[in-house]
Amino acid sequence: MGHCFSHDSIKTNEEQGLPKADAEKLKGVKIIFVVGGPGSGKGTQCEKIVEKYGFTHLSSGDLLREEVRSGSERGKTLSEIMEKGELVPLDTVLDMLKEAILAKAETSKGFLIDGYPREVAQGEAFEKKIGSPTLLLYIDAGSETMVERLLKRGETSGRVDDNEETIKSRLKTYYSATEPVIKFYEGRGIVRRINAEGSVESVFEEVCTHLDALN
Ligand SMILES: Nc1ncnc2c1ncn2[C@@H]1O[C@H](COP(=O)(O)OP(=O)(O)O)[C@@H](O)[C@H]1O
Ligand SMILES: Nc1ncnc2c1ncn2[C@H]1C[C@H](O)[C@@H](COP(=O)(O)OP(=O)(O)O)O1
Ligand SMILES: [Mg+2]
Repeated sequence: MGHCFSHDSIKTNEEQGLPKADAEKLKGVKIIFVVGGPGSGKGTQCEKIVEKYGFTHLSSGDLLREEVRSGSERGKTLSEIMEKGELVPLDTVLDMLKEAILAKAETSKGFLIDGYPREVAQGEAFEKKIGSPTLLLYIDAGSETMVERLLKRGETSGRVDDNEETIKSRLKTYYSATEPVIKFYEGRGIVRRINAEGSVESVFEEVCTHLDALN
C-alpha cells in the first residue's frame, strides 16, 4: 500500500515518511550516499560528479557551516560541536537535508548526499523519513593520508575543525561512529569502495565506473 519497490527509485512509506505529494516528486530520483573519513576527498569527488553527471550535491557539513555563518544561536551551538570534532544532533542534519532535497526534488536527476550518514542511526532515520539510497560510495583513504590532506586544507580553508587537535578527534569519531555505516549497508549490496589514495583524477575514474553502471 503506497509502497514503491522499483530498483532505482527510492522507497516511500506513507505512515512515517514523506507526504504522498513529496514522495511522488522523488520517484525515480537517485539517492547516493557519499561516505568516507574527514579529508578522504568526498567533496572533491562530488564536485567532479556534478560536472559530469549533473547530480545535485548536498554536503551536510556545508549546510551546517551555512547555518553557522548565518550567526543564529543554533549556529553557535553547532560550531562548538564541530570544533570538538563531534557529531551534531541527528535531527538537525536530517531536517536540513530534507528541506534541501525537497526544494530540488522536481528538477534533480539524483542527489549526492556527502558526509551523511555519519552513524547508523542517521541512515535509519533518513530511510524512514525520506527514502532509501541507490548506492553508497565509500571514499576510502588511510588515516595518514587524511591527516596530511586536512592539514594542507587547513592552511587556507578557514575551517574551525582543520587543526591538528580537532582532526584527531574527527578521526576517532569516524572510526567509531561512521565506519559501522559501511558494514550496515554492505549487506544490501549497495556499497562501492573507492581507493582514494591516488590522484583526484584516478579516484574519479574509479567513481565513474560505478556511476556508469547505475543505468
Ligand atoms: N585524491 C586526492 N589527492 C590529493 N589531494 C586530495 C585528493 N582528494 C582531495 N584532496 C585534497 O584533500 C583535501 C580534502 O578533500 P575534501 O574533498 O575536502 O575531503 P572531504 O570532503 O572528504 O573532507 C582538500 O584540500 C582536497 O583538495
Ligand atoms: N551527518 C552529520 N551528522 C553529524 N554531524 C555532522 C554531519 N555532517 C557534518 N557534521 C559535522 C561534524 C563534522 O566533523 C563537521 C564537518 O563535516 P564535513 O564538512 O562533512 O567534513 P569533511 O568534509 O571534512 O569530512 O560537521
Ligand atoms: Mg567535505
